Amino acid sequence: MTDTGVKETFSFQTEVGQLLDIVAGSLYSNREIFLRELVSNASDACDKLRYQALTDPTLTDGSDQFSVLLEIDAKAKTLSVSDNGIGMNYDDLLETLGTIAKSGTGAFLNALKDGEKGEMGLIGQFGVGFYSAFMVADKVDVLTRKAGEDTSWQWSSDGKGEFTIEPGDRGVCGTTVVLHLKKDAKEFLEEVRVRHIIKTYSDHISFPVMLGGEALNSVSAIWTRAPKDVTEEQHTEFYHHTSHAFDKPWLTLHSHVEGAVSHTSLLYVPSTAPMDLYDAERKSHVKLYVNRVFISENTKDLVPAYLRFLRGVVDSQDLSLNVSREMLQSDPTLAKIKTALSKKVIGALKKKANKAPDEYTNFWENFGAVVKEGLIEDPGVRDRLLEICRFSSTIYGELTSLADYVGRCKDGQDAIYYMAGDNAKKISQSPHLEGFKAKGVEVLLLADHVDEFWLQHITEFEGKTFKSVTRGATDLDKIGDDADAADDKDNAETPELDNLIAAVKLELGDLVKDVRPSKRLTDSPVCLIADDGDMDVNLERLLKQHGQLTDGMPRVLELNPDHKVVKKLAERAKGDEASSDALLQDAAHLLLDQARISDGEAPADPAEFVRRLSAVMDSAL
Ligand SMILES: Nc1ncnc2c1ncn2[C@@H]1O[C@H](COP(=O)(O)OP(=O)(O)OP(=O)(O)O)[C@@H](O)[C@H]1O
Repeated sequence: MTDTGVKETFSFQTEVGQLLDIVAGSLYSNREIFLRELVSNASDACDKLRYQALTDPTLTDGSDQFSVLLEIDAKAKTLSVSDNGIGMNYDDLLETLGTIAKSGTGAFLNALKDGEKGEMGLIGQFGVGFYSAFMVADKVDVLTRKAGEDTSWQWSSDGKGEFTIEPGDRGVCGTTVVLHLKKDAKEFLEEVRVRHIIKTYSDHISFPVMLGGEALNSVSAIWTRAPKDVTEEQHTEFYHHTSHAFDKPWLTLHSHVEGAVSHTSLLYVPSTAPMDLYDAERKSHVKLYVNRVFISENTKDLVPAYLRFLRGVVDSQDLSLNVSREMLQSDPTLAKIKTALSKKVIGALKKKANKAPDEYTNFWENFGAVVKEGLIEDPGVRDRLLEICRFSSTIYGELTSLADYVGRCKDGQDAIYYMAGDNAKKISQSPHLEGFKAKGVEVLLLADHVDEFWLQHITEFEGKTFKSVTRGATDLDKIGDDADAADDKDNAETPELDNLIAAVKLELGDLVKDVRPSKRLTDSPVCLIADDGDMDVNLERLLKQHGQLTDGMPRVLELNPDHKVVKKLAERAKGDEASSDALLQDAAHLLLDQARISDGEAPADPAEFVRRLSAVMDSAL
């Protein structure tokens, strides 16, 4: 983009226009949060410049005295927020103050779409960044100069659809936001009021926030304070500032570690899932500081990807300040911090899981699928992670741990049974579970995609192997008190069924791998299973969905010998003409299609399915 050197007028992006209409046209109680947003931006700008000055000290003329300056001009009725941070150039202004690129604002608009338009409390909850200035100002000027550049700029807008950019005359780098206060916002010209707002929302800012020659905040980075000296409110405000989120932290972990690698960490587990949780980049959002100097927001290898929901900061003086962000990432000291942090977080989660299971359930619903990625990625913490994993199950009403599942295992049960699929409710209604339910054998219902993948790496827990109920023989007869009786039943001859099985096999040919009597069905006539050693049904489905597999392998069709339809078909299959019995032939295909449908699949050939169904109905009616 180029600049012309004269005043230019631009229109706001449509979404910004909508947002400004809402922001400017409404009255609500907590509009004071505009100051939190502007001070937060000013502090971020100082952090950014301090980092860049590490490699180019000329940017700040060697000074590291950063501050945020508030000025009240009662006569002009303006309140201004200045910083000597990174500043913005022409392109930055155009890109950032005219569009919506920021998480807070996007979340706010989404929430408005879903909920009540009149719910103005939402603004306080989400924060809308810079644009919140228009809650109190009918005109906003931004005077800014980017560090290392010669030109300065003035951005101005009355928040009514357009903004202008023209060359400015700011001598030093940084930004001043001047708010021309609305008639009904004169309270923000009062020092006492402003002082109170800063104390309430911005005390954690690590640069001095000055008004009338005096710092209004504590000016010590919150994480450097003793954990007992930080209140819950201060944590919440800092969490909002550092994570750009507006929920409350569910768990706060604040500690100073001295030793081989000294570091301080202040980590938060959010109470709601951040929107980028499942983004392909799986970015970490814990900020890295070296000796209180901000280094990077998304340092790879500071926290593992399976803990990417964490927010907060890590500060260590044992890392070198003089290396680039990229080099830091392969620093062995960083790797040690990462290991220590992972163990600390997992330990804290375990404690919570034991002490506050209800809260933990909520955590698990938000982040469990992410935590389970660690089972695949970090063999070093696998056992610890398995302890904090929770699962839905067919018997236990709430989420269960593996240890508790094992504690409830029946006599003779040497496997942890599970069924994987798209969602727990759908899985819980699957025919594959009938025999297990009838015998009271608990089955874990695994509904996250990641489940199929960690199960490739972990085969047992406390000596019991993980076994899918949709794969191989069930072993159900060996479990429970009636194990011996079941053995007898098992050995009983079923000659009629043998004929039917032979007829169905002949008719279905390559469409199935085998046809067998089932021990896992009680109510349904049929189901499809993966043979021992074959890929599990759900894994195959997932791979197909992701284009990594085109053709599935043929499955084993199981028939329920006790089902009315199967019995009648068996009766019919006794005769010599079974192989040329059109109804039996149609029925064989219909049984296969039924099994597919109950797995959530389409019939193999929908047109043939309809024809066969009509033929069978016709002969029945
Ligand atoms: N004082 C400032 N100095 C330098 N850049 C600024 C300043 N204020 C705003 N900006 C730029 O404008 C962008 C938009 O700011 P805005 O407050 O709307 O969103 P944000 O702070 O990035 O995110 P969020 O609103 O989610 O907290 C910032 O990301 C930053 O690039």
